[in-house]
Amino acid sequence: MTKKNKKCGYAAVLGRPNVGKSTLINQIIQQKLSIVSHKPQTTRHQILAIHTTDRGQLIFIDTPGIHNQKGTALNKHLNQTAQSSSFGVDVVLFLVEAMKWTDEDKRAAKVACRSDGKKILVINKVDKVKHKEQLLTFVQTILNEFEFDAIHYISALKNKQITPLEDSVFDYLPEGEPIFDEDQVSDRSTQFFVSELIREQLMLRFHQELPYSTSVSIEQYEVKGVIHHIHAIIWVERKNQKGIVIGRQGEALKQIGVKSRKEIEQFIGARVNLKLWVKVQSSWTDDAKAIDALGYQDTFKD
Ligand SMILES: Nc1nc2c(ncn2[C@@H]2O[C@H](COP(=O)(O)OP(=O)(O)OP(=O)(O)O)[C@@H](O)[C@H]2O)c(=O)[nH]1
Repeated sequence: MTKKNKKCGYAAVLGRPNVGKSTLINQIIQQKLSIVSHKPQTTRHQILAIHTTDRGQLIFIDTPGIHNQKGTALNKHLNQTAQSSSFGVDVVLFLVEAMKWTDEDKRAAKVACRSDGKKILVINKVDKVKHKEQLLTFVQTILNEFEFDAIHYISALKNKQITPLEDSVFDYLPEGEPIFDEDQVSDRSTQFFVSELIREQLMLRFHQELPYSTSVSIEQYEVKGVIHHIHAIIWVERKNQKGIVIGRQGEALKQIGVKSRKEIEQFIGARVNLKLWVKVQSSWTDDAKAIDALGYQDTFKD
């Protein structure tokens, strides 16, 4: 009996905002690496999520959703990041939401289909569809315009049909030795995830009031004994947003702090002492330099 050679390669996950890209990646790698909230465009960074199994290593590139809105430097940067990640990968997973095919989806599909990798059409949120036979006409509409190598119907949230999708991705990967250590799950630092976990709590609580431009930076990260001491700044654009985040007598910020601390403790598996500040940096989303300064310059496979 011959032993099967290991596989190793890159898969980009593309689709318009809110189709479930982060949920899918988190489900496959069984860890909360990419933040998920019901506000579109919660994902701002490319994250290499690394999934190592007996079959080999699958390296995911999560992308900010491709969208149509024009405008700020941050928006442009988000779109560029998403577009560049479809090149040089072995597989593209193009996600759509079942029964929703919008102009934004079309635009994202164009980017996905320009890739030279294998293309998988992933119909997500199938759990929301009552009459499953309607999916066939829905998919046909997409296939009239775009070509894919495979189609999968899944529910990322309910963990349905994820294994067959994963098998399909592995089939398309080239043979090769792992690039990252077996126990490495991301190329991002703990500090990065800490700031994302805080940002997730902000988005969950203030999704009506705060723009997705709200960002979090870690000012201090110190491990003393068994406790991780973390100081973080929440950057907002306007004074009134600062007031919202702090809340009456600091109540809102306190709750954000408690919830974030619990999430961070779960993520790093240690006790955390978290201190939060809120600062105003006016309209940095329109300032390309400020975007660089806050670390939104991602490079892919340099
Ligand atoms: N019902 C249902 N909801 C889902 C499913 N997958 C994701 N969602 C929800 O859809 C919303 C968006 O999911 P995300 O994973 O953040 O979507 P995304 O594509 O990464 O979004 P961006 O970061 O904005 O690009 C969340 O509220 C998820 O819980 C699914 O299979 N079924």
